[in-house]
Amino acid sequence: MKLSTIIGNLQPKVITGDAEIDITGVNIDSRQVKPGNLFIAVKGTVSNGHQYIAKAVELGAAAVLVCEDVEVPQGITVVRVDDTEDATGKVATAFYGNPTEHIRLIGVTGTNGKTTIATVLYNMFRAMGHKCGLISTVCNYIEDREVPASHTTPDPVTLNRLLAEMVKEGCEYAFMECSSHAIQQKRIGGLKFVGGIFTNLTRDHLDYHKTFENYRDAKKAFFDGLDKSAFAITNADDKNGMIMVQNCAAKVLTYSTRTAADLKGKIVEESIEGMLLDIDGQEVSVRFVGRFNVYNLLAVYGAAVMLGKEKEEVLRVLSSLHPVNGRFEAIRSPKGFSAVVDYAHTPDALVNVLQAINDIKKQGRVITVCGAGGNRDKGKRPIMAQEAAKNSDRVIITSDNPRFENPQDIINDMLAGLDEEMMQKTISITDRREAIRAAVMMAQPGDIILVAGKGHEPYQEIEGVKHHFDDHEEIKKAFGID
Ligand SMILES: CC(=O)N[C@H]1[C@@H](OP(=O)(O)OP(=O)(O)OC[C@H]2O[C@@H](n3ccc(=O)[nH]c3=O)[C@H](O)[C@@H]2O)O[C@H](CO)[C@@H](O)[C@@H]1O[C@H](C)C(=O)N[C@@H](C)C(=O)N[C@H](CCC(=O)O)C(=O)O
Ligand SMILES: Nc1ncnc2c1ncn2[C@@H]1O[C@H](COP(=O)(O)OP(=O)(O)OP(=O)(O)O)[C@@H](O)[C@H]1O
Repeated sequence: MKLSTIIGNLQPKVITGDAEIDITGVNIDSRQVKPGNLFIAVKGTVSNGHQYIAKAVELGAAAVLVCEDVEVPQGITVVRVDDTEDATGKVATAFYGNPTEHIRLIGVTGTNGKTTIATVLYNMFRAMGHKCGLISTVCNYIEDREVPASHTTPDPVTLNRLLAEMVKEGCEYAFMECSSHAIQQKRIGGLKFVGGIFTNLTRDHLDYHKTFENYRDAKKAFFDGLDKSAFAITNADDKNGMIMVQNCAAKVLTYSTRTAADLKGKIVEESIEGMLLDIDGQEVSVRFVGRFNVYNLLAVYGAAVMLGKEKEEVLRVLSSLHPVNGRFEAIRSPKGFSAVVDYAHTPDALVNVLQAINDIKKQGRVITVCGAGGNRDKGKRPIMAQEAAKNSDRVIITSDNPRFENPQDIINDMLAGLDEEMMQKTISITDRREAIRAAVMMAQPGDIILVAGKGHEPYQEIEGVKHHFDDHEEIKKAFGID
């Protein structure tokens, strides 16, 4: 494709050199550059892409896109814009043939529930006979082809390439998670969304955003970017739900379990196997558990209806769907107790999942195994331990991706949040395998063990290496049902 076509929608820009050269690909990482590529120099949080231009040219870059005064070897076309971070999405989408002109893209944002909602929508629309794509933390899918995910929301080049592949495969819909990092870093720039969904907003990622207001504003920017042909579905029960859609051009639909809203839902009955729900005045039984999933399913229902589906069909398909990998997955022990694997790794998610467990528990105790990630928001550590202790009968604090931190230091940060009474029901076991085994040894018929934090992740990340570790496997081994 001609460079002039790829940069056609960038304004203002200054071009030095030949803009009619053919470009073989666009790249933001010098290490990945191939001959004939356009290398985009982005100022990052760790380093500055402008310092890698020589490397990119050495590997064959034919042109560079910059936003700073830099030395560029002779014969290389230079395009200068005000902000390369902003330009990357526009360039990537132009290079990949504007994929969102050909596929209906729906974005989901919020602290918790993004993976669940995006995945359930993907499963639902496939069950309705549509070809679909999914971009999510767990994995990306083009129909049923897996494309491993390194990010919740990939960088603009990877993202547009994925969407273009979906278009090529004939996908009609793409459901994607939009993380606050991605919105802030304009990874979704240049994409056209037909709809957006807001789940909820609680403390998270303050290591990156610094303040809760910055975090909220990043999420809101997604809704500010929707146009009037799109829909915006928001959670009226969340403090920030209506703020998200303030001044939003899109058609707004609200959902709630307790206040006036366009879509209402409530639990009629629930067990560890599922719930009977009242959604929009109609009863439907689902295999999902927990009050938080009522919100997720209301958002899914609202989106499907906004996308033109009949309400009856949506509810029928909803009742046939299975929970998402690592999200409230129950495993039964032959000895009469159960374990739940859940990805809850924020204080709020932990409270929600523990409330759901306490709601369905008929007798017995709740035993929680949880930790907190290394090199991430330290402020949430004591709060997570407190919430675990407040909502459980026994707690085992353990490791959860210590990364480059000493696991015992993280555990100590968590234990520091506990008062004497909470300490009495809490022990710490650094080795996660041993922690799970200890919980199973403690369990008696009727008890529910929550193993929180890792969900679908099949690894423990220690000093930059991901070692295989799967909570499901460890629970089954300890249950003797391996
Ligand atoms: C903090 C953060 O979000 N960082 C992201 C950011 O990297 P950065 O700004 O640090 O980049 P950098 O290392 O300073 O490099 C600057 C530029 O130079 C380029 N470079 C760098 C080195 C080199 O040799 N050559 C080269 O060209 C880089 O490609 C980049 O364009 O831009 C990169 C390209 O898009 C991302 O890969 C990277 O994600 C890092 C790896 C990351 O871990 N991000 C996490 C926190 C994240 O984004 N998480 C959210 C989900 C959060 C959640 O909900 O749990 C996500 O969407 O995944
Ligand atoms: N609507 C919700 N409200 C609160 N908690 C939720 C909600 N949905 C899911 N959770 C909890 O949060 C955990 C993560 O859910 P999910 O993966 O769907 O969220 P996410 O937004 O994709 O998270 P992440 O960005 O960290 O991957 C679940 O395991 C569950 O404990």
